[in-house]
Amino acid sequence: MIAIKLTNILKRFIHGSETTLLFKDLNLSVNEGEVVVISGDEGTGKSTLLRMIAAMTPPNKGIVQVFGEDVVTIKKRSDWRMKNIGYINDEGLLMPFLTAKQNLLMDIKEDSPKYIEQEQKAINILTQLGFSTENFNDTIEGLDDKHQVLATIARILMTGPKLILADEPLKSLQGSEGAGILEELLTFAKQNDTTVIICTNDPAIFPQADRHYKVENNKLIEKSKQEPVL
Ligand SMILES: Nc1ncnc2c1ncn2[C@@H]1O[C@H](COP(=O)(O)OP(=O)(O)OP(=O)(O)O)[C@@H](O)[C@H]1O
Repeated sequence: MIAIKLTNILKRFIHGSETTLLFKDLNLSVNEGEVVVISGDEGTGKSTLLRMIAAMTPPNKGIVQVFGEDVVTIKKRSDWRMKNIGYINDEGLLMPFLTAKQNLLMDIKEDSPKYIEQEQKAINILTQLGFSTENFNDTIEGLDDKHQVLATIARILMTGPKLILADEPLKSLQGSEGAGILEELLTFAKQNDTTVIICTNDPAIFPQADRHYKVENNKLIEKSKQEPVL
């Protein structure tokens, strides 16, 4: 089944008399369970592409479908995003005033018979990702960039969204720690048939994807997964 379908997308931003054209006649189809990496020069629109898929900015023309649904018709978009998308980005989609642990347990009531078991699961995931008891009880807005990304990844491992959108996921997770966490996330995605779209220019990530595209001339051009230099 097709998870993401972008058809004849035109996307531009207008600032006063200037127009920034990002995409023209862009098409993309991603199957459920596929991992796709998107690279491209600075400012070519990679983040905007993810934001269109997440129903955070509409295309000027064309159709964005996520799991068969035209995203412009989605009501209660933040609820839809919370339910379906694990979005790793700078803004973060977790509730900033809740703790990392509360963000993981948001969908389960404290008086539910499953709460204790789920709470233990949340603690295990956070601990495994390197959270100390102190910082899993800190609010998200009080965490550093690295722990904010880790908290988002923890929520993904906890709730298993159908789609993961990752915008430069290793920006604040350097070296072997970042590589290990990404590998864990992709293994989890493969086991759960989760669709993943990663925007990155890190060539070490390309071979881990099923397909690699680069934004060129306002479109997505398929590239080799071993593409050495951008
Ligand atoms: N909401 C917006 N309003 C106006 N212009 C915008 C908006 N969002 C993005 N842009 C412009 O669109 C262009 C592409 O931005 P975007 O962040 O999508 O690119 P990118 O490929 O992710 O870049 P980078 O690699 O620097 O993160 C930039 O010139 C940016 O200034």
